[in-house]
Amino acid sequence: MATDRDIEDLSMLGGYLIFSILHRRPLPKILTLIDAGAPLWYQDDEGTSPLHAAVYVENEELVRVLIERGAIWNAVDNLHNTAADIALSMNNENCYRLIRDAGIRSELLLDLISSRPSLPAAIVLRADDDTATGSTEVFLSSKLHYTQDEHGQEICLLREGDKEVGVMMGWERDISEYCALKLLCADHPRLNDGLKILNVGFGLGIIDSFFQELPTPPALHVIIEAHPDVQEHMRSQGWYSKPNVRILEGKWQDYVDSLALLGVGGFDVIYTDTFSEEYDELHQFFKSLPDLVDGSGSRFSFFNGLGATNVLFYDVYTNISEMHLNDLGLDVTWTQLRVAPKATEDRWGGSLQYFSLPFYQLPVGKMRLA
Ligand SMILES: C[S@@+](CC[C@H](N)C(=O)[O-])C[C@H]1O[C@@H](n2cnc3c(N)ncnc32)[C@H](O)[C@@H]1O
Repeated sequence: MATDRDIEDLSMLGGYLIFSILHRRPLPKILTLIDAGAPLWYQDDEGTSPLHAAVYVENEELVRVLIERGAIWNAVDNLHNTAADIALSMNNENCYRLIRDAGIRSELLLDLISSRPSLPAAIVLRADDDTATGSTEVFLSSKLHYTQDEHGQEICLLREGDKEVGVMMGWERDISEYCALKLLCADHPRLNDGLKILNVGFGLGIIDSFFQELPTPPALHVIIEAHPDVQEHMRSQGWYSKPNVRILEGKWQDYVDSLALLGVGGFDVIYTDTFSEEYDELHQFFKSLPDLVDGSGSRFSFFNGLGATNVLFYDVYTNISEMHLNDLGLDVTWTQLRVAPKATEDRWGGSLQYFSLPFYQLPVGKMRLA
């Protein structure tokens, strides 16, 4: 067990490493310090890590070496900036890419490890989150309420402690409209026959309403919704009696391998936007796509909101999801939409801000021709 003295020594070495990097000491000297045990995970009083320091002095070679030696790609300083954020602010694309790619590798590795039940759980460095925003079970037993934002748009909120968290907010309407009407359906080869559509997560029913407004209404419109309060809302809005709409109550995990879904044949369009699920779950959903689609021509999209409070994290998830979809036989195109609020707009109304980037990367995956 480390003694106070050990920790003092490590802190001193870590501090000296950061000092040496910021003072542009030659690489062999820096390497000697690392070999002597100077910790790459050390962060000084301002939260600066050796990786942040290497970016500050724009030493691309050192950034590469630190990453190879195990520097932490996603450590944030006291202002919540990762080393990659610093690189972006300095317009240093090479340093940014080195760190972003380290993030992608590390997340892919974690994903691989967590998919191998034979490996000890302790290896998986994911914290358990037992709040309603991090655990589906807690979310599903939490009370939701539907209300209106300052523009009179319907929103769905969840109370968590003394905070309000938006489950679905009105600002996503434009994204949903563009995604559903323009990218997923407008030029779909089977549009005039009536599409077979699967949507996971009803929320406010924004995207489902756009699907219902197609010039030829869907031949089949399946909605999987897990939360009882949302199901109640859907009932009060008449969704259970709409023609060709089939509502599956429960989690998508309960249905992906079931006859209720696989028995209706392949879908032309699939969309998913859930809540309180991490990338692991989204990846699991991706894996079920080949069984759910109607072969080539089918289209898939998802609400791309993971990591959306930080450019680096958003970039990492966007890249990983593209790689995983490619592996499953889908080609992905990305449409960048500007989503920054107007200066006078209060988009969140005091609720927790879960998307703070000015751009949204909208994915559309198309099954590759066999
Ligand atoms: C962000 S909202 C979806 C908003 C929707 N796209 C719209 O246009 O209004 C997320 C929805 O997914 C539901 N949900 C969360 N986890 C789920 C799961 N595992 N299976 C099915 N639905 C889930 C939530 O209850 C919520 O209604």
